[in-house]
Amino acid sequence: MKIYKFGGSSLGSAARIKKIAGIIRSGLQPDCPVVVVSAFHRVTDLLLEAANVACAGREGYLRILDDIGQLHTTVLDGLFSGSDAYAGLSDSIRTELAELHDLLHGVFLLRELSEKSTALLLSFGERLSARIVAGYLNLLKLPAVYIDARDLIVTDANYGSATVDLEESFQRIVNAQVPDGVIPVVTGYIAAAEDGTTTTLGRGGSDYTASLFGAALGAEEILIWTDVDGFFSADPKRVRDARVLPFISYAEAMELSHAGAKVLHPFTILPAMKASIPVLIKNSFNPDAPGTRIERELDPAAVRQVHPVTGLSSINSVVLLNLSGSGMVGVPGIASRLFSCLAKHHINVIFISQASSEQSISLAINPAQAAKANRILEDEFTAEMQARLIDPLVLRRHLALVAVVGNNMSGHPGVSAQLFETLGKNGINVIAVAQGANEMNISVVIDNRDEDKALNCIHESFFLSQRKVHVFLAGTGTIAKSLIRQISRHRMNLRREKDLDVLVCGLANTRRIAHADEGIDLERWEDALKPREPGYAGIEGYIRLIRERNLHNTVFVDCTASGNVAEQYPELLRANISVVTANKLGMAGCAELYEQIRTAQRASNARFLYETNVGAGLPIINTLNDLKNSGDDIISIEGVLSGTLSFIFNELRKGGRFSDIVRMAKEAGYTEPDPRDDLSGADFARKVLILGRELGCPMIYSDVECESLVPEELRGDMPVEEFLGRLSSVDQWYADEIQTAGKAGMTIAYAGEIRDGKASIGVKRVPLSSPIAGLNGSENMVVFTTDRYNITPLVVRGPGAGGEVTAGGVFADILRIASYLV
Ligand SMILES: NC(=O)C1=CN([C@@H]2O[C@H](COP(=O)(O)OP(=O)(O)OC[C@H]3O[C@@H](n4cnc5c(N)ncnc54)[C@H](O)[C@@H]3O)[C@@H](O)[C@H]2O)C=CC1
Ligand SMILES: N[C@@H](CC=O)C(=O)O
Repeated sequence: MKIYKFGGSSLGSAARIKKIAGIIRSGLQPDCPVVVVSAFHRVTDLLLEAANVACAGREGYLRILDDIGQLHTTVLDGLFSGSDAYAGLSDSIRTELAELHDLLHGVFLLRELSEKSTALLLSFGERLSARIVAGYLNLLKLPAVYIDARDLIVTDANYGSATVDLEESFQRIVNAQVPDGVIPVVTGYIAAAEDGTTTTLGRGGSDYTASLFGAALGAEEILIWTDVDGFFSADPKRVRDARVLPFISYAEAMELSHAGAKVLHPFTILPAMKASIPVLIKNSFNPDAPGTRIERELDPAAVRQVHPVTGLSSINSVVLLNLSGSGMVGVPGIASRLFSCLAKHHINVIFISQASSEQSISLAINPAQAAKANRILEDEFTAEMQARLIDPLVLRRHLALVAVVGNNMSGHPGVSAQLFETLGKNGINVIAVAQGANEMNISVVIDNRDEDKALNCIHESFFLSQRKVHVFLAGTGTIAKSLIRQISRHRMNLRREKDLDVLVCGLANTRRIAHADEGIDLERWEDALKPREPGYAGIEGYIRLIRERNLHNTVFVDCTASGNVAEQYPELLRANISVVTANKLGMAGCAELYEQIRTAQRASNARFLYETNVGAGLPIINTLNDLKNSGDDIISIEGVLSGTLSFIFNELRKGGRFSDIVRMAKEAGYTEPDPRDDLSGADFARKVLILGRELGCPMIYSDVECESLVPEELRGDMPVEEFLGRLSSVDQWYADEIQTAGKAGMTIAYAGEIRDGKASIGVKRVPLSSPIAGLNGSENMVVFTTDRYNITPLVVRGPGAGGEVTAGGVFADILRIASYLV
């Protein structure tokens, strides 16, 4: 015989009840199942609301009562209209509703609502649903009988979440007289105390009812029919990639359901486990799905359990209560008094943590019981508090508890290390920790604003789902466009080959903004950009949005040329948000900003990468750091570090006109947004400054001796177009210079050097045979002369500007951060 339990989600409309009747019909052989039902969808909440409204002396409870009546009448009409059974059933429903009305009226008059009367009021949900389901099965000629569980399940008088007298209840269940071939339809959730008054088994307690009936009757299986395909590796409403677990052990199910997995009432497993009855979680909307099987011993081959963690669950709201004081150290009995006092007042302790210093004990409890707990514990420890042996209690609210659960965690080193590393890298502060000696549950208490973030990063970290990085991009210009194209093209490969999903979740330019937690459609990203909403103006507004989204593995990518954006790096890093930047105004910013970035970087768990600041996609900063970190001495750095200027001089040598070539460089995406930043030498100087700072020289921008190519007469304020138009005035000068130098076997180039802590850049005459004279297009060249690379210096050469190569460098930095984060 099997037990079928149907939750409220599987009931609540005529169509749904017809569907479950089909499931019951197909389960009739070899024996009739015992059917346990919850109240219809939403009804328990409505009953509770009606009770509270009545207790507050508001007549609104009558409207809620009408809604409850209407909901059941609609179902009744949908199932029975036109049938002989209609009148009888409708009478019994009316009688129940009339009793409910009287009780609520009593609460309204008395303005008093005890746990005892609440339990009685809530019992109507199951009483109504079980009558309707039993009646409908009879209508289908599937003989069924309504069973009020209050006659069979005996509990103590803790009305809101009663403790079951197992022995007495089992005996009554076994002795209940139900003729063969008749389906008992049992009210879930409700029971009765010894004196016959109504109690409840706690929210979701119908699962427990099913398990009690299963254990008492020695059922073959207990099937919990719900609206999801099974037990998920995490709450699918919080973790998009959570997946159904085909098998889990009783112990895992208990750990997960106690820590908040709402698919199963926490007490359900124990009776089933003691009687070795498998529990199946099935979807009544998708009965063919295999669901989750919960059993004692799992076949390792079937489970394919290669990862230590099976699943995660969380409790969204807990209060952490901290009892501490020097007078607790080495004093036996403090813990005993603490827990006895809470138990005496029916306060359930969800989580306990005490360090070996014995100075403090932390407990997590339900927020609804926090005030009471505070009061009774202050009474209990008054003497010690007055003697200052114990400090005043500290209550921390707005916290969540996250539990990481798995049979295979036991004896598997590194699980907790991985857990804490993952949380740390995502900037999630762990407030308290507990792990039992069975090693199959590590619970952490964190700020509840971080709950979703924690669940998602832990889920990915333990390979329960594909790893993700969430990119928020600032700037939608040349580099950003190439980057978006590259991510869009390469995303599938990364998912397939690296098990990594790069999601662009935010885009912003000076005027518009777009965001989507699940990733913006990169084929149509321009359509997604919308004017900024109030409160999200400027880069500050964009960062507020990023912080509000609070996604795990977030990377901020700066593809602007804005100093204002660069000024945000310290704040981003302090918020543990990693930064990738092509914008040089941070690392080449004023000494104060540079220091702030470095300080924030040192204190942060997030990463800060800026390889494209020098030489675009060329590995210049990484190479320099590798040399330095491995103990080489850098004697000098020389070369051409402006793609634009390199292009201009390479084209001049071929005979082009200076002003035309500058335009070509701009059109090719080599120049800065304003080409005067290149021609003035400013962009080159910033790169030299960045390299100087990497070498450890405390340089500022004005320390770089810099020769400008912007003609004197064009140095005033003017639009870019006007500037480019007037640039032809110097064309002849450059043509003459090239020619004169050429006569001496030389040419001109714009190059720079750092040596002995001094940096300079400018136009230089170089032999035609020199490597600099042999550069092509926008090529950069950096020559590192070091202790190790002395006779033959180390040369990095290649295109040093342009959308594609720069975006490629930015993309590579994002992937470097991804491999650190996930
Ligand atoms: N072009 C190249 O070859 C290389 C460029 N870079 C750097 O990449 C950065 C971007 O260059 P491009 O794409 O060529 O510039 P761009 O002018 O094409 O794009 C800049 C974008 O930034 C946006 N923006 C400016 N201020 C902003 C703010 N406060 N908030 C949000 N968005 C803002 C603009 O609306 C625009 O969409 C620059 O810092 C540049 O120095 C670095 C290496 C090579
Ligand atoms: N405008 C820059 C682009 C790279 O930083 C250059 O020309 O090198």
